[in-house]
Amino acid sequence: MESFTITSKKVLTLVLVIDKAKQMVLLGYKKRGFGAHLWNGFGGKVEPGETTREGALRELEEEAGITVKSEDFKKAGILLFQFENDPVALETHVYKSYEFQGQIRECEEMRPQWFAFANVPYDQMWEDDQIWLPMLLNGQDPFYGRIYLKRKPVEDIQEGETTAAVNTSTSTHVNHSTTMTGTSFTTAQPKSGPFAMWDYQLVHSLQGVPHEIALDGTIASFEN
Ligand SMILES: Nc1[nH]c(=O)nc2c1ncn2[C@H]1C[C@H](O)[C@@H](COP(=O)(O)OP(=O)(O)OP(=O)(O)O)O1
Repeated sequence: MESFTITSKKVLTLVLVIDKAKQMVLLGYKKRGFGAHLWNGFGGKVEPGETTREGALRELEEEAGITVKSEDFKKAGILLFQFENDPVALETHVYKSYEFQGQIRECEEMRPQWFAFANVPYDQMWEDDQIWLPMLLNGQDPFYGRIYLKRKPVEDIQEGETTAAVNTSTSTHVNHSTTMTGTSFTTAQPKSGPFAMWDYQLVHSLQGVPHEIALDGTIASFEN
């Protein structure tokens, strides 16, 4: 049986920069690391002593070369990513901005590119993005989403930039005592992502901005 019980969380950030006049969003093609070969917003782990806002601004600068003024930087919500049989959830704080300063540039980790709202490459993004990104682009934030993901069996993974397909005995996201036992898995990162969305709960247009999520998955506090 799959389990989605969590005992701890890692705090991450995700930033979407939007050109409202042109109806375009800036995404980055992730060249390595978690979610490699997928288009996504910019972000990563929050460092000790940093607020999520500071961490998000730092990652945006590191990964896309641009800065955003504090007053333009808005919290759009929180997404709690939970992985099957993995007790560590990813509490991802999502930010958006309609303004930015500086020159967009590629770095070792990310290749930035603008996409028209109508041409967002959802088939080359995390599967959950098609649920919540349209809401962010349509201004239906703040939101809170709980996303449940399962590792895909190899046969369900599309042809893509699969490199090093290996058995998951090294993966932290697979427990071989699951119903998937006996199937071969991969840690490679195909175009559509190595995880399938199993279920989700999402509330949008919230009155307040979520600040922290409790281990039972409820919103622990809202921002002042
Ligand atoms: N299901 C999901 N949907 C999504 O849209 N973004 C996700 C996601 N799961 C994780 N992310 C984002 C959150 C965060 O911005 C990023 C992963 O964080 P990191 O960039 O820190 O990972 P890395 O393994 O590359 O670590 P670093 O060594 O810190 O670069 O992926």
